[in-house]
Amino acid sequence: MATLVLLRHGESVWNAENLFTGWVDVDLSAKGESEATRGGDLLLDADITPDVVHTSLLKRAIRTANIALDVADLLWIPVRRSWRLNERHYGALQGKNKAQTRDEYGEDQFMVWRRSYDTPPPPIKDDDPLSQVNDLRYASLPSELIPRTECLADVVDRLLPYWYDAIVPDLANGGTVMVTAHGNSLRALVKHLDGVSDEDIVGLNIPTGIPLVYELDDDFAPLKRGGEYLDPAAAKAAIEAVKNQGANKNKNQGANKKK
Ligand SMILES: O=C(O)[C@@H](CO)OP(=O)(O)O
Repeated sequence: MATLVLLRHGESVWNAENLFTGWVDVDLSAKGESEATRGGDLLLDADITPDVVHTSLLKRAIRTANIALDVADLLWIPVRRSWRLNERHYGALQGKNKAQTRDEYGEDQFMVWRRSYDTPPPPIKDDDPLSQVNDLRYASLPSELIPRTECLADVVDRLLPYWYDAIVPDLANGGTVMVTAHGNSLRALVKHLDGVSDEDIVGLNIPTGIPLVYELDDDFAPLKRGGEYLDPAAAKAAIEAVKNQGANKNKNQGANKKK
């Protein structure tokens, strides 16, 4: 048996401003730092001690892992990072305000881009300042592997090789593995773990900064479908807030805001 801890990064500056983020490397907000600290406290309270941590290549996930592990005095554990844990690439929507996008294109199109399983947003152009094609951290990747946009099905496809090749071997050692990543890369992982259908994954949201713990059997399948949030009440409220993004704040901010 092994334990898998999934932790979505704390609130980012662009989460707070209600902007589509994707592969843009924005930092945590002050609230996001507090959420990461609370995530560490929750791990301590539950007596969960990760043996290894996996993160994406984006600083909001890296800093969340560091803050949470620091609280638990576990900054020293081995760490592995991969672009395969990155947030879903949001294509040409990166940097756009969610509420404005919904107003401009309508609720149906907005939700198709945001949550449909297999329809990606329009691709970002390579010369767009918010494109990642010239980002140093992806320099060793063949250009065709760097996304210009992704739907959740694309994220499942690029995440699963990392699950099988990097995370499962750590779980097979019988330890506790923490994966600190993003709303949509964790939705992709949960879809795989819980066998969520393409239809039902549309309604699944992951809150920031609250550890979600899965006990896994010898085949790395969950003993309990859906796992357990370490603070279920806070998770429930935060899941509703993620669901409602686009419907509320910052309607007057400029769309296509640059970093
Ligand atoms: O903007 C993003 O990259 C993601 C996560 O913050 O947003 P959403 O929840 O709308 O997919």
